[in-house]
Amino acid sequence: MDVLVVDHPLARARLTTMRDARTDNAAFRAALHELTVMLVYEATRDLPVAEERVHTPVARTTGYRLANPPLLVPVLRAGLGMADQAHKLIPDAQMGFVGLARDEETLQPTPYMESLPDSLAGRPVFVLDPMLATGGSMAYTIRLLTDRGATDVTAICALAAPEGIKHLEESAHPIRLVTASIDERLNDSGFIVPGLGDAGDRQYGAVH
Ligand SMILES: O=P(O)(O)OC[C@H]1O[C@H](OP(=O)(O)OP(=O)(O)O)[C@H](O)[C@@H]1O
Ligand SMILES: O=c1cc[nH]c(=O)[nH]1
Ligand SMILES: [Mg+2]
Repeated sequence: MDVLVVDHPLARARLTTMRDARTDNAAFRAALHELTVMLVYEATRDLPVAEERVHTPVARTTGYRLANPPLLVPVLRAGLGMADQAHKLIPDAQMGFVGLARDEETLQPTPYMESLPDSLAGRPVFVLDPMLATGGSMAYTIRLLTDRGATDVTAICALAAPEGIKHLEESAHPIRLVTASIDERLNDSGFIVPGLGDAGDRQYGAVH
């Protein structure tokens, strides 16, 4: 699997704010927004462009736009905190939604929402979720996408655990990962160490 770690100093600084247990919900959301811009910027670096003529106030020249904008798919809840920023960078992208909650005992994803185009053949997809822990939620989401014909999927995650990367590699789906950090490991509760805690709770407050 192709893994890109965006370890730019500004990305590291935003991630540090997110990791800090003293960071409140509003500051956490702000740091995730800014980190998302950096991750999406790098994730789009090699996308094909189409040329178009543009008239500047001075002359005609060649302009560029994304030839085939990706479908953006935030995984609720935590991925919602990446959706608007990704959309601002790629305004002509369509957006789909997947809602998953990880069972705290089994660590398996429990689906509660799915809103995706019927066919994804020939369409690149960017899945937005800050956390890749066991990889169960991402693997579930990728299966929904490949079942619809997607063959070009990029997972964009603030943090990834080695266990989650291994899970995705073993699933043999066509996928690329863009992340700001590969952390050490998972703890016995399935949380990323050192991590940042529960990315949904840190943005929106605890539900349990
Ligand atoms: O790799 P995994 O072990 O599957 O864990 C990762 C998932 O856990 C978090 O969501 P959570 O289930 O906590 O839901 P939330 O976004 O509503 O908090 C996170 O946003 C991922 O979707
Ligand atoms: O550390 C973790 C693991 C899964 N989900 C989170 O939000 N945080
Ligand atoms: Mg959560």
